[in-house]
Amino acid sequence: MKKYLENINNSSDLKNLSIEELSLLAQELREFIIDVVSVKMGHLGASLGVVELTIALHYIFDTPNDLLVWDVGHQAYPHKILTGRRNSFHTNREFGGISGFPKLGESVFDAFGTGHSSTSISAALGMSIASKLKGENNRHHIAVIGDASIASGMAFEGLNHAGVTKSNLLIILNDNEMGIDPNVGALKNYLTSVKQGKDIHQKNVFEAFDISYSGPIDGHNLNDLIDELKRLKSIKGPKLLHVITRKGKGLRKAEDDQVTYHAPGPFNKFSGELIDQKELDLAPKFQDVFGLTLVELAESNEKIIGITPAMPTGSSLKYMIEKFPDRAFDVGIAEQHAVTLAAGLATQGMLPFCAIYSTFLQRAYDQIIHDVALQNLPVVFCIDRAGLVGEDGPTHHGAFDLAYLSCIPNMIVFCPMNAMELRDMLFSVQFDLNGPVAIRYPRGRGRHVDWRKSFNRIETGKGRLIKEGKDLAILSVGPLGETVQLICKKQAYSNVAHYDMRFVKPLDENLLDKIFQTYTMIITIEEGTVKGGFGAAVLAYKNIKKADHVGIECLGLPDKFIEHGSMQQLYELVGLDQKSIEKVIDRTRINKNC
Ligand SMILES: Cc1ncc(C[n+]2csc(CCOP(=O)(O)OP(=O)(O)O)c2C)c(N)n1
Ligand SMILES: CC(=O)[C@@H](O)[C@H](O)COP(=O)(O)O
Ligand SMILES: [Mg+2]
Repeated sequence: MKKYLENINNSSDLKNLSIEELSLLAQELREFIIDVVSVKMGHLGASLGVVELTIALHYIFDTPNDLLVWDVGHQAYPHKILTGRRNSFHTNREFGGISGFPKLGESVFDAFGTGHSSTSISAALGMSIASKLKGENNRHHIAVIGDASIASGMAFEGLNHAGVTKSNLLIILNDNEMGIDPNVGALKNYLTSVKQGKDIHQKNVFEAFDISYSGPIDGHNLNDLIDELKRLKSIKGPKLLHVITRKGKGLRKAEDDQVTYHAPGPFNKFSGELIDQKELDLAPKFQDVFGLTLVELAESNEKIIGITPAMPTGSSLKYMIEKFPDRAFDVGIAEQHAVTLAAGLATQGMLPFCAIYSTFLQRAYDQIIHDVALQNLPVVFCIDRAGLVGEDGPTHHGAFDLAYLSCIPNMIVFCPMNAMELRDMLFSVQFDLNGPVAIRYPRGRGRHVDWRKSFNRIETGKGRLIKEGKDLAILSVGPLGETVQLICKKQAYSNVAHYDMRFVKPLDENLLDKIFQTYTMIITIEEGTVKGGFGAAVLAYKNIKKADHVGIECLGLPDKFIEHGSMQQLYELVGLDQKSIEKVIDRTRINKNC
């Protein structure tokens, strides 16, 4: 029986509770999060770490009139539960359910949509400037940002601006010394010195930005938090409160293994023990195929360097960091720096492999163009989580990389159909690479991997015929080709030809010429936005060749943001599941009378 939690329907209900009652509420809130996340999954550790902080913020401030922005937003479960979403929390991250991140429109308490890191200071500063211009002088604007996220360039841009405004902005630095993996970098070392009370012989770094600093205080002590927030509420201008918390607080296993419990699978809610996912027979994840293959290649090629912006575990670059710590770098949440660092290395004859999730690479677009492609530098972009990612939803789907990369001069864009092709391409880029190449692969697992099979060189810009046919040709890029293979194995589709085109750029024009000569109907399939993607490139080529007799239907992600949900639900939503593809083939054949 959750006596206190059940009576909180929104943040104003907190105001009547005593500090002792708030502390009991904190206990109930933790139990509730553990109950639900142990079964439904999602981000655990960060939310457990901010239970007291969330209660204190909603207790002291007048939300939603005061505006509260959660950086990344993966720690916002207590906020969601206390602001009217307790009863829908069991639908968290499910198709049609609430989002795993704060989302404008989901609740008036979600002042800003997040998912990508380090945006909170800029967003809250923008809100505070708007309030001032509108004469709303008593409104408070609060950004809660983690120690890993504040080290990102974007957060520093926000601090740099905030310091010269008189804006009523409160930044809460939630310092748990962790990103998803242990936090890294000089700022992390600095914050550790501050917490240890070391005399660091200089002005506090935030005060140097003209932002008044207070703390560090214990972020699990409600009394301290409430006293300090009350004090800060009456202080005008930009200010930063440094709060120390423990990621995973309240669940022993989550405190002890903070990396795993950042977003664990299902677990026993009492012991915290992970529930066996029976993974023994499964093929390896694409990320592991990348990470382990890179180590294999780096053993015989000293020029190979690995780079990840804060995702050593998620990208599996951790294997190279373990094996070659001098040649593999976790640079923190710093996608822009990661790309230009790679460019710098490449100018000196190194071969950098920059492992970045598709969605986070968006942040480094200018660096890709200006620092890498324009100078035609051999940087290998290993783009993970390309395509739909499932429950994280629209902030995290890798929907756009095919479109945003293939329009850049000098860029080669390769989509392996399976893990063996991923291995072969990682191997192949070591030879004769004169410019940048992007290799994009999805979240999750492929099919079987034969680690003993020797590498094959993949020729740039060459597609391959998988199966001959008569009626029509399907041209796929990436792992959706495996779905097409399954379809083509069915008797009803034995006349359908299948080509794995492999490269979105350069297109295999010779192969396309042959296909245009042989087929009057083509279906292109890609797991990326259809606007500006592979299908669009094939259509453009058809127009150049004036192949008017050929009809082309392009399947891919539609021109809208795709919600969160399971992969199967999302494939059905966008028409990329096996049945929907079969229907398109059937319809096309009826139209063509074949
Ligand atoms: C631009 C961007 N890069 C990478 C990520 C992936 N990511 C999500 S949470 C996280 C770590 C955040 O650490 P911190 O800000 O300290 O918050 P904590 O989880 O410790 O509460 C990372 C790297 C992201 N969300 N956005
Ligand atoms: C909040 C965030 O950005 C990450 O935790 C992200 O959810 C990780 O995604 P993967 O589970 O695909 O590594
Ligand atoms: Mg942290």
